[in-house]
Amino acid sequence: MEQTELPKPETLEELIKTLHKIFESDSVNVEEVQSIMESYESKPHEWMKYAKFDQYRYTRNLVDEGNGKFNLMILCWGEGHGSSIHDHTDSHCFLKLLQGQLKETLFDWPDRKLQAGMQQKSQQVLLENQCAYINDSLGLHRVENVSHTETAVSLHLYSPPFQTCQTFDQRTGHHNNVRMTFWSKFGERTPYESTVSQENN
Ligand SMILES: N[C@@H](CS(=O)O)C(=O)O
Ligand SMILES: [Fe+2]
Repeated sequence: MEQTELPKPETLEELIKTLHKIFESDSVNVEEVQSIMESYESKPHEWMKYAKFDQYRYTRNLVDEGNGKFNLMILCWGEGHGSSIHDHTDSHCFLKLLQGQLKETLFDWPDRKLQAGMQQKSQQVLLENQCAYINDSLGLHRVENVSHTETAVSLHLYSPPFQTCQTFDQRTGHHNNVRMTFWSKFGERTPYESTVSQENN
């Protein structure tokens, strides 16, 4: 079916409204979501209230629950922070840079029989405003802020939303199931009890 062109979102709020519209439909057009997310030009004052950093690891900050269809969140990466190799629990994952740069390394799923280490498949550096996409059929990834002097902030959309993922040991290919939690929700710091086991980093 022919798709009508969506206007470029001028603000984060407009982007969120457009995403709600797109996800009303049952079938997601990956290129459309990627291009709409890329077309939003990051303005720090619009997302500042969600950008909460931790000294030791990257934080996940919930921005919008997408009417149950998707989760939109802002991830804050301190200098040298990175995720472990992980999957995305059969969801779509869109990752847009709001500030700084992130290095994304792709891996194939490990072969259960081989019990061998995991070789990296490709690498790319994501620049401000770029939007990358991954799902489990494309493979696994690790994301890192390799800068020693700059922080990074990224906007992630996951559809459908998920709360657990698998992380992988690069040397053995062994995996663990981990629960993913939010450092803050809608700009408010999450109470301590629900943040104790954020282990994907
Ligand atoms: N998928 C990771 C972030 S990233 O490394 O893509 C998460 O949601 O925590
Ligand atoms: Fe990821």
